[in-house]
Amino acid sequence: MGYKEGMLRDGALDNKTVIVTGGGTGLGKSMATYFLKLGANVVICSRRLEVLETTAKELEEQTGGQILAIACDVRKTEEIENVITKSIEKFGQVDGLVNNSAGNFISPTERLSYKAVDTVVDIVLRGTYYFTLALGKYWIENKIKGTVLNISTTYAWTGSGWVVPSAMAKAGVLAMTKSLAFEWAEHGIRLNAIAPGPFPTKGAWDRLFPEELAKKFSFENRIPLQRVGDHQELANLAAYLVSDFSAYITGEVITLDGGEVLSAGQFNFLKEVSEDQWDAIEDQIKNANRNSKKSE
Ligand SMILES: CCCCCCC/C=C/C(=O)SCCNC(=O)CCNC(=O)[C@H](O)C(C)(C)COP(=O)(O)OP(=O)(O)OC[C@H]1O[C@@H](n2cnc3c(N)ncnc32)[C@H](O)[C@@H]1OP(=O)(O)O
Ligand SMILES: NC(=O)C1=CN([C@@H]2O[C@H](COP(=O)(O)OP(=O)(O)OC[C@H]3O[C@@H](n4cnc5c(N)ncnc54)[C@H](OP(=O)(O)O)[C@@H]3O)[C@@H](O)[C@H]2O)C=CC1
Repeated sequence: MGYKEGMLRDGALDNKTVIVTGGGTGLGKSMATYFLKLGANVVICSRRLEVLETTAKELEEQTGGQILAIACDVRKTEEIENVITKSIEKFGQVDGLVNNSAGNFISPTERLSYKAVDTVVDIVLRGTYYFTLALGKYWIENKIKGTVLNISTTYAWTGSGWVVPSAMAKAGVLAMTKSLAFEWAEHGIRLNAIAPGPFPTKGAWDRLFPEELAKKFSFENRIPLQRVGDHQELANLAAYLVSDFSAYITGEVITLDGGEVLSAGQFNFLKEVSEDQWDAIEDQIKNANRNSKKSE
């Protein structure tokens, strides 16, 4: 048993229908695959219908599960409502939503046009609150105890230069997660989030880690656990959070990043100190302790 394997028992998502935005590619596709393996019906939606349909066919063959692909730009409320209507028509009801769609790219902020900032913020923040609001209304009206999982980032907490629109939007998503988790708890609706560290995907690597950077930089050296994430690790946590096994967890944000975000620790530079240097440092500190006792 290892981190590349599925964690939940067979049938853990039986009788659930989960919408995964951006489910045609990358991490969304990996989560959709695992949800199908666990018995869920899955709806994937994003802008490119051909990509979604290719993924749907592949996953149907691979898992034997039921999957529906629908074109939807998450910035457009009528397209979101169409996804919800079609999902209910096919599967009877919707139980879960994974807000996974995103737009992002690295750039010095002063190089961005207003439209560039709007584009990222609208996909990430507006798309997430539009979809959540539409499903929340449906769940409350129909007394369904739905669950939302938002895919955030670690820099939603810390902030980060060169991805400022994404950081602003993902921070807003976290504020929504916690605020609505409290407000909608009385309806049995749960909202949680995952803050992933680096998980290789074409979408992220093309826009955030292009070859020019990759030549000069290694994640293995930067991450305390010395590797990038495996998609199954994220899919395991996501499946748990949308399943009833996590029924008592709401408003939580779980970081899954091999310790990358901890690099801000003030004394972490001591990683560079050798054993000989530690011997000398220990002597110096103990000397200082003795001296301070003498002068008391
Ligand atoms: C490697 C480490 C990983 C750590 C992970 C960190 C956290 C990861 C978070 C993620 O979100 S990864 C997901 C990445 N995936 C995607 O972004 C997929 C979808 N993205 C896109 O489709 C595009 O990248 C997009 C730009 C976000 C949207 O594309 P769209 O076709 O809708 O817009 P455009 O018309 O092309 O552009 C809009 C606007 O933005 C300007 N722009 C685009 N790219 C750049 C750039 N590189 N630099 C500066 N400006 C850019 C573009 O010029 C347009 O503005 P105007 O010129 O019209 O004013
Ligand atoms: N990979 C990583 O290391 C990390 C990823 N994340 C997060 O994980 C999630 C998935 O990213 P990842 O799999 O890496 O990247 P991808 O680029 O593969 O996924 C992004 C998805 O968003 C969809 N999308 C973009 N714009 C829209 C829109 N307007 N409406 C609907 N869907 C849209 C895209 O599909 P289409 O183009 O068809 O619309 C695509 O499927 C994102 O939320 C990202 O922020 C967070 C931290 C780290």
